[in-house]
Amino acid sequence: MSHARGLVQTFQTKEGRKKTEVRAVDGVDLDVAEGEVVGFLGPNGAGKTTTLRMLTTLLRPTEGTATVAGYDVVKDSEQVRRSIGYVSQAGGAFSGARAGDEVVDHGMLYGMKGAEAERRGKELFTQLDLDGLWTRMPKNMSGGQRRRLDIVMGLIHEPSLVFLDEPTTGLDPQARANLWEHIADLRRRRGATVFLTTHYLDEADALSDRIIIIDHGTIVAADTADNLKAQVAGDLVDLEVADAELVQAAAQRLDSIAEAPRHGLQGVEIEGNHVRGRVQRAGKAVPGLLRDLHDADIDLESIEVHRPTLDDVFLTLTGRSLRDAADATPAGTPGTATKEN
Ligand SMILES: Nc1ncnc2c1ncn2[C@@H]1O[C@H](COP(=O)(O)OP(=O)(O)OP(=O)(O)O)[C@@H](O)[C@H]1O
Repeated sequence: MSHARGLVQTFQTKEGRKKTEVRAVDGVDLDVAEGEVVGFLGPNGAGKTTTLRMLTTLLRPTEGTATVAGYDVVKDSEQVRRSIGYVSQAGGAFSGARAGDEVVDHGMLYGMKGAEAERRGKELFTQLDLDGLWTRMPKNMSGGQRRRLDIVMGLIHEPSLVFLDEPTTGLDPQARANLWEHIADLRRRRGATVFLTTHYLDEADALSDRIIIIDHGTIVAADTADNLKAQVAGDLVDLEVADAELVQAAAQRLDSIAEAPRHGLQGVEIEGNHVRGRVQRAGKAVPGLLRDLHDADIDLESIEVHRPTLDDVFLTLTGRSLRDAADATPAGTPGTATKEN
C-alpha cells in the first residue's frame, strides 16, 4: 500500500560562517502493507520525523520516490493528503475554540459536511475516551486528553492510513498505556494501517506487527519483533553453578553451544558462580545443555533464560545501546525510555 525507494533528505545548516550539509535521511527503502501496524524505531535524531514528513508530503524528498496509499508523494500530493491522517509530534495548535468545534472545522477542511463531521467526531470522542469533553477548550484538558484529541483530528476524515509521530512522548505512564490501547484498537476496529514513530522500545514492541529500525538516516533492520530478536541477539542463558570449582567446566559446556562473540555479544562471561552466554533459541538448546551438565556431574543452583530485548537487537546491529542513544531525550518526556518489557 505504501512504498519508499532510496529516500534522501539533506538540510543545509550554518555553523558560524561554515555551511554544512546534514543527510538526515540517507537512502531509505520501506514497505507498509495494508492493515499493518508498523513501529518506526530509532534514537533521537535518527531521521524518523524527517522520513515521516516526506511520506506525508510535508517535505519534498531530495532524492528517491515514495507512493503512499497508492499515490506518488510528489506528483499526487493532494490525493496522498486526503487519504492519510497525520498526528505530528508537537500536536495540533488549537485556536482557543471548544474541542468539538475544532474537530468539526477540521473535518470540513477535508470537505466533510458539518453534520457528518459532528457525528463522526462524537463517535471518535467516545472511542478515544473523551466523552463529556466536546465543549471543553483543549487548553483545559490534560496532556493525555489533548493527545487523544490530536488523534481525533487525524482520524476525522476516515483515513485508512494513519501516521503518528511519537504519539506518547510527554505522557505519564498511565496515559501512555491508555493511548496504546486506543492505537491497537484503531486497527482492530477500523482495520486502519498505522505507521508510528517512537524511541520507546516497549512501545514499539507492544504495538507493532513489524518494526523498522533507523539509525543515522539508514534502515538497519525491518522485521517482526520476534524475528529481530531471534535473528540477531539470541537468548541469554544464566547458569548458577553449585560448586565454585566447576564454574569453568560449566562455562566450557555453555561456550560449545553459545553464539560466537561479535558486535554486541560478549561470548560466555563468568561472574562468581554465574556463567552467562547467548544461544540461538534457548528452548531448543537448553535441554541438551542440561543433559550435558548432568552427565559431567555439574550441579546447578538455578538456570534463567532471558529473551532478548529490542535494545539487544539495536546493540548488536549498531554497537550502541538504544537506551544510551536515547539519553538525549528532551526534558519533560517520561523516564520510561529505559523501561523494558
Ligand atoms: N530543518 C532542519 N534543518 C537542519 N537539520 C535538520 C532539520 N530537521 C532535522 N534535521 C536534522 O536531521 C536529523 C534527523 O532529524 P529527525 O527529526 O528526523 O530525527 P528523529 O529520529 O525524528 O529524532 P527525534 O526522535 O528526536 O524526533 C537530525 O540530525 C536533525 O538535527
